[in-house]
Amino acid sequence: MPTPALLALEDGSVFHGHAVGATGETVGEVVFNTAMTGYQEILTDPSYSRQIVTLTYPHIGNTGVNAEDAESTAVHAAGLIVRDVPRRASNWRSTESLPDYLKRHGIVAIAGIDTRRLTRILRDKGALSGCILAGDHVDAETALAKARAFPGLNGMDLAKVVSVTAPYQWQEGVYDLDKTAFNQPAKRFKVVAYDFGTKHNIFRLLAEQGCDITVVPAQTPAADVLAMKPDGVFLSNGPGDPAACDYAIEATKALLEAKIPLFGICLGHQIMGLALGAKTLKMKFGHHGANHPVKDHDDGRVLITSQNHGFAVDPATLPANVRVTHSSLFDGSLQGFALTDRPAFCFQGHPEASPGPHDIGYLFERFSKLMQEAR
Ligand SMILES: NC(=O)CC[C@H](N)C(=O)O
Repeated sequence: MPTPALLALEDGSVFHGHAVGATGETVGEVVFNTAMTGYQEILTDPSYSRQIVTLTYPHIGNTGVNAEDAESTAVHAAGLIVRDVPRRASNWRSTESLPDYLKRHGIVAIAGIDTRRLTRILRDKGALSGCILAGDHVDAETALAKARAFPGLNGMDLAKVVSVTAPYQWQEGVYDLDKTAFNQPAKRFKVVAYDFGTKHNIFRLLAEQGCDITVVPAQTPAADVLAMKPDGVFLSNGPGDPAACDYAIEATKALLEAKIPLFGICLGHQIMGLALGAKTLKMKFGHHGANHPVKDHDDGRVLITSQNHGFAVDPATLPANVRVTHSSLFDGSLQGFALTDRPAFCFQGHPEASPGPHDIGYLFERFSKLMQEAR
């Protein structure tokens, strides 16, 4: 007999299913991700901290899990909701099944529910607070009360919570496409990377561009970073509300002032916007998937991109020295901008993919060109 589990949303919806991870309880903001692959990268993306993820693709776990696909050293998603986990995982790289992995990391997860109905609720009402209870004696009233007690992500500063506590040097090179060998490209640039909850593939792709990367904690003052005399500074992705990260906004203001080459991804893009005096807003249900079309305004190309954000920079609030470089073709929202008087640019989606397509990987090259030109 499978262990019972239930999911309750703050709007009163209750779904009954069975446990496929740890037993116990979890609360968070429930979001849907439409990627068909990459469940392990999603679970280990620190940007999902305090979020319970439901995957719209119905069969999750088919290829098991392996050590190389983790995007950080922990599982950060607060919980997982899926339609169905196949009884057997099969892939030459698999070392463990998804349920065993979830149990080992203490992640509460539910399967056997109608994830299409759940996604329609989230699409109509927007992201909702939710609670999963998994165990032999779960009840809907308790789950509802716990879901309603979760305050939502507005105002929540999580970047400093998931960040490293001390600086370190990134050692890994970059995998070849088949993930059979590591390449260690020659180091051409000294880069300091702010860890707001970064994904490892970002550092691998920076390393591919010849970056020697020193990773620093989220609250590192800009003066300490500039004292390291880097060729460029990277602002990472990360969880929570960007407007709550006052330390990062202050540091980015100083880095912009210093005219050092700057590249921001996702939360890093939002922080750059805030440092320039723009405003961020909470989106209805955000962008979470691996097939989002984005337009590059420089050449008109449409790029298929990986996305994971629930906040966005309001383009109407950007100052005059900003040029919009990318927009979402789903809803017209801002996807990227560059400064006209500083060597700084950023992107809202995930050019490092993992999971997702590589269309917009050229941004890593753009950063190395910027550092080259600034010399
Ligand atoms: N992936 C990210 O960096 C997410 C940024 C921010 N936490 C958001 O939800 O919009």
